[in-house]
Amino acid sequence: MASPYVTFSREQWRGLRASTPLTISDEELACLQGLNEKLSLTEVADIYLPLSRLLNLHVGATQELYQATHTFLGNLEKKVPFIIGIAGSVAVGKSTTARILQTLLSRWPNHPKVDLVTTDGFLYPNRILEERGLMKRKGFPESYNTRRLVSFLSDVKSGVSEVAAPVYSHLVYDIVPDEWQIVREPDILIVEGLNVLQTPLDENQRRLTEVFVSDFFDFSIYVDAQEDLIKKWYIDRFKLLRQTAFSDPASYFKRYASLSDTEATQVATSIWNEINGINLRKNILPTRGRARLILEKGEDHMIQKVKLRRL
Ligand SMILES: Nc1ncnc2c1ncn2[C@@H]1O[C@H](COP(=O)(O)OP(=O)(O)OP(=O)(O)O)[C@@H](O)[C@H]1O
Ligand SMILES: CC(C)(CO)[C@@H](O)C(=O)NCCC(=O)O
Repeated sequence: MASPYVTFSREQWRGLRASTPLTISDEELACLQGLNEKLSLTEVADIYLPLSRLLNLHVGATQELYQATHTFLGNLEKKVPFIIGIAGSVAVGKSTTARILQTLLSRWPNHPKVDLVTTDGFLYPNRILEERGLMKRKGFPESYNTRRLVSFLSDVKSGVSEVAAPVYSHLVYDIVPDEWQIVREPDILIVEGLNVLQTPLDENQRRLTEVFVSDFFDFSIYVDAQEDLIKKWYIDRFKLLRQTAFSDPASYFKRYASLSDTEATQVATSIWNEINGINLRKNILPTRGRARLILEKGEDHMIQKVKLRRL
């Protein structure tokens, strides 16, 4: 079967930046680094600037299509947000990619308001996960309230002026009761999470929802890397969290703060092997081919290849 994707090497993709009218100063690039101290500025310039241009073209075309439809219908329907989904494994860098794109996309005059929601907020609270024996399955399809996520997206896409998303705290390792993120008519909404391209089935093997999360996407991105690299990033991040989040007295994982390097590597390796690695192979990687664009990372999170689906 012929591949539906056009593949760009890093060099070819970087070349496409030439068509990006958006320029960015050194200070602004430095500001972006605040999103993630390890983010290289070359990476922003070579990979994410051309990507923001591609997305800008897509948003512009969609906005024009809306205009044409309005003219045809002779009414003034509300403009609805352009929705971008970002999928990929735990620890592959979805949140970082989402935040870079949020910042870059908000610089374009025709879509200044860019909101970002993560699907973590749609995990069931620990109370329900415990009841269902799913505490070691966080991130698996059954750990999410997918119907609620679909209804959230449906409201956003219907132009509802204020839509509330629940909030998850990585520190407390649970949904925060009575806290909401309110999405108020953004030009673009980025939805980031490992489950955004999934098409889950119920216990009778029927589709769980009439429409899938991805049916609301105008564009989708899968952040990809070899599993051994992702596993290494997961372990590195876990070790780093000992000095930061795990040391917070409010942390669910405060018992991990005092682990030695060897112990931390062992704990992170077993969480990877028993939860996140299995989820990647079984539930996340199989959705890669549904993405419009695939970012393929190598060592140090550097993008090696970009694959863009022809349609
Ligand atoms: N572009 C990048 N350059 C350098 N380091 C990065 C980049 N993206 C992510 N990282 C690093 O990789 C690790 C995982 O990144 P991030 O938290 O963004 O992943 P994620 O896919 O959102 O993970 P999760 O689903 O577990 O929240 C972090 O330690 C982060 O600092
Ligand atoms: C919240 C998720 C599922 C996704 O972001 C993930 O970060 C997680 O908590 N996974 C469970 C196993 C672990 O602690 O890595």
